[in-house]
Amino acid sequence: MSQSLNFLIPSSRLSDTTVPKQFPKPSLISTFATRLPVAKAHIRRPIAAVLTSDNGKGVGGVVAADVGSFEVDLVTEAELKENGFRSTRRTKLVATIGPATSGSEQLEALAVGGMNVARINMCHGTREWHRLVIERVRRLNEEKGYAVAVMMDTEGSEIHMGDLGGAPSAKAEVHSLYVPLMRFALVIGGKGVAYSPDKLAYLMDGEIWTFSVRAFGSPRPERTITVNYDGFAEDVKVGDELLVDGGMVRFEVIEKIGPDVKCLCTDPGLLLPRANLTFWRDGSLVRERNAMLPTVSSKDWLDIDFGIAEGVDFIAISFVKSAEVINHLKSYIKARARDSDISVIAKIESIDSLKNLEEIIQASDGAMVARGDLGAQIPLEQVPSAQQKIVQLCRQLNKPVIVASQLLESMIEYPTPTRAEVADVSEAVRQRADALMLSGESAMGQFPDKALTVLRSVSLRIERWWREEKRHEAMELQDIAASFSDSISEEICNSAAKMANNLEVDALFVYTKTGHMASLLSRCRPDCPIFAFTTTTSVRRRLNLQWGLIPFRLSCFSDDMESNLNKTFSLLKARGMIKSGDLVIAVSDMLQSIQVMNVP
Ligand SMILES: Nc1ncnc2c1ncn2[C@@H]1O[C@H](COP(=O)(O)OP(=O)(O)OP(=O)(O)O)[C@@H](O)[C@H]1O
Ligand SMILES: CC(=O)C(=O)O
Ligand SMILES: [K+]
Ligand SMILES: [Mg+2]
Repeated sequence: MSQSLNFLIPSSRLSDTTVPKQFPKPSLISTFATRLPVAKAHIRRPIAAVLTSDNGKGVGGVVAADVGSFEVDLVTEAELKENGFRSTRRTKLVATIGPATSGSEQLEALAVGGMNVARINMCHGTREWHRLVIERVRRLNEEKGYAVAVMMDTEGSEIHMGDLGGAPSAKAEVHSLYVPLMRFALVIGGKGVAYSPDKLAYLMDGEIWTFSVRAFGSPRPERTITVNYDGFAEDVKVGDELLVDGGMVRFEVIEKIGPDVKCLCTDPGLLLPRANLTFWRDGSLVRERNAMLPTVSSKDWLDIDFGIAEGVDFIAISFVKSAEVINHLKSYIKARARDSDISVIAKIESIDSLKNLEEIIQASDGAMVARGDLGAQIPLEQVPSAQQKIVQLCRQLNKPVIVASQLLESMIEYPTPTRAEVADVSEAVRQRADALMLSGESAMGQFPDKALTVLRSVSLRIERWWREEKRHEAMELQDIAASFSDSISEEICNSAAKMANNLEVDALFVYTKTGHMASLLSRCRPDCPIFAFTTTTSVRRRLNLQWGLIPFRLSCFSDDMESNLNKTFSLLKARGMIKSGDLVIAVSDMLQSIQVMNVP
């Protein structure tokens, strides 16, 4: 049986760019109260007729030969078959690829483990190395049927240290962290991508190091670190506190000699190459001329060209300060690659990005809560509330959001997470962020697969728990549509998601050309999974980052919903991914309707 609710709007109305006064946007309740009587006249039952005809012929003249084909990734297919709709994972997983995971076998292990997006960080490694990683991911997708998207993360131009060159390593007084990292460095040693032991330094209390903006030949003077920011020596003052990676190592500035700044190590720890530097005066972060540094450096522009040429799916921009840079980059991408479909993700990791949060997120295609650098710029105790705010704002504005950094930091060294880390992951899942990200855990840790497994199992468990308890706070979603036609789509999705929860349907189906209707459904965070059917590979990969969406690529679909449904039901049934009797709600961006039906 099928029932449908159609919105019969003259097509001239759909092209309106503004919401006209005579068509007030109905609230969820009034959609049903005022529109249902109109729609009732159009309740149809043709789907059942189409789908119960066993000879493959439907009322729309759809025959079996016209069924076409679809692509869904191997891992999702296996999960659906094994556990059914209800228990598919809604939270998406991003893994940073580094020396520990760049081989095809390791990449495949991550794909099997549920990695939806592979992230490459242009702070590290060479372009050739990254190209190889992208090629391997693409090959796995093509040959083995995965659908892993690729995200390129720019370096950004905040202040950081250079490579450590010939920095001495303090092998005698090893810190507990030093041993596994050393071992790892020895195992993975390779050009440009890995740290060799002499490129790590463990600092001792009371040591004096020189931070310099000079360029050195090799060998570099002992205990010297280069800084990428020319204004550094001028901007710091004697007495300032210098923090490496938000406090992993601390120094006090004791003397300035031209381009060199002598610093006393006050809090010892491990120095990693290219670590981020911040300096503090009287307890506040100092942002002198570095606040004027461009968000996208000249090296970043070359990396962006590289990303466009390699056809990455997402470009994440580090240290975004305003919406302007996002708009600039988006027009640059459009001009460089007309038919490219690259999403721009704004990394929220600076004070400026928090100040201009709404306009930045509005301009972007998604955001990342980059807690590593964010925690070096604002007091640590403010990071959790900033995270919650960013996650909620992204959902309001319908942009996917990734929670990143130190989720399972201890798993760089140990095979199990701390209980506190599990609680942190749970909180991000409970906030219903679109995605969680692994950094060092997968890039250079000893247990990348195990870390991914922890993210997957914690996500599944917490999602189920909150669904069963029905304790998710219902978020009042603001209207975001820019046109009348968009308003209809938004209302349809809000209503369909609500119906799906109330009727406890097994799945929502959405047929979407651009992915927009799929993301509007995802924004509602319904109890059931959302099967998103699209015809483009790039849209399908992009949807991989969004909460609850299971993206499928159909070889084709038409404006005729009955034929689409007919086709998909046969394909999914043939693959054992749905069965007769499953209750489904379908919407599409071709036809403004909501259809409720049992799979015949
Ligand atoms: N391509 C790579 N080659 C070598 N090491 C890498 C690579 N990618 C990541 N790493 C290692 O993994 C660590 C964590 O990765 P991540 O991408 O979070 O970088 P990050 O430098 O800490 O921060 P950010 O994301 O702010 O640039 C890095 O500090 C580095 O040690
Ligand atoms: C991911 C990132 O850039 C950070 O946490 O700083
Ligand atoms: K980066
Ligand atoms: Mg960062």
